[in-house]
Amino acid sequence: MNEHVVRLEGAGRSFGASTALTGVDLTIRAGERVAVLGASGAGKSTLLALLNGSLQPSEGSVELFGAATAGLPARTRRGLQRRVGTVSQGLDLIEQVRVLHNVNAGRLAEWGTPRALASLVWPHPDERALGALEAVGLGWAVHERTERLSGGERQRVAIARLLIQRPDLVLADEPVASLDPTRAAEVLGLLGRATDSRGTLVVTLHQPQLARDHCTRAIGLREGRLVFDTPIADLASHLLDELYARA
Ligand SMILES: Nc1ncnc2c1ncn2[C@@H]1O[C@H](COP(=O)(O)OP(=O)(O)OP(=O)(O)O)[C@@H](O)[C@H]1O
Repeated sequence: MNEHVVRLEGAGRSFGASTALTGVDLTIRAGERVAVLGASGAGKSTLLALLNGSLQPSEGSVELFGAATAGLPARTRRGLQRRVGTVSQGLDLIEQVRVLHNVNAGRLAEWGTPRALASLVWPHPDERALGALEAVGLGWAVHERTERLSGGERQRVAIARLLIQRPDLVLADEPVASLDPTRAAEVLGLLGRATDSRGTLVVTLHQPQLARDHCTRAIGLREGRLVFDTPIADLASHLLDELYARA
């Protein structure tokens, strides 16, 4: 349980003259479920992009599974990224294809190109794909076109894609922003299942209560800086008041 999944030292990222994140020191160990809290524009998505290696830090260092993400050969970096499953705000689903194809996209790294292409021509839902869809309550939708599903159902397709990938680290950027409270709790429960006991979850949230119900630790970002890092039991309301207070 003590393996460092993520380690940031003085990490930050600027875009031109604008600083999205700066001076972040953060270590996340296997099995932790970390809620990232902060007002809009605080740097939450930028932090997740540094964590999955899709953005490089412009200051400090970011290590994933013990290897710095900067300066790695592309192949090694892809190898690390295979261990990371991301649900982005836009979900990154291909709308025009069947649900099955979007779920199987979670296996592309495992399959390689020839098998992935074959599966596009001869879609065959095997037990793993069906199991992942049934786990999110969408067994019936395996052959539906993705664009015909509701927003909440599409969100669950993205989670089935994670379940099939079996990543060691799940990063979810506001996965429940557009959902009602019951669905939100359900989706966070599913994300918990995508990260089994050896897995690790980092999730950005706007509702602190969901963090209390589903996470083991909370970090707060304000104007690009880490302003608290606390076990979930110690997430006091004054920390939240300061986090969301207007400057
Ligand atoms: N690619 C980019 N180019 C320029 N500025 C960017 C870029 N990405 C983020 N920023 C800026 O960095 C800051 C932090 O953005 P970020 O998206 O990380 O915030 P956030 O906390 O995720 O916000 P939200 O809750 O609204 O999604 C913002 O001021 C944003 O405008």
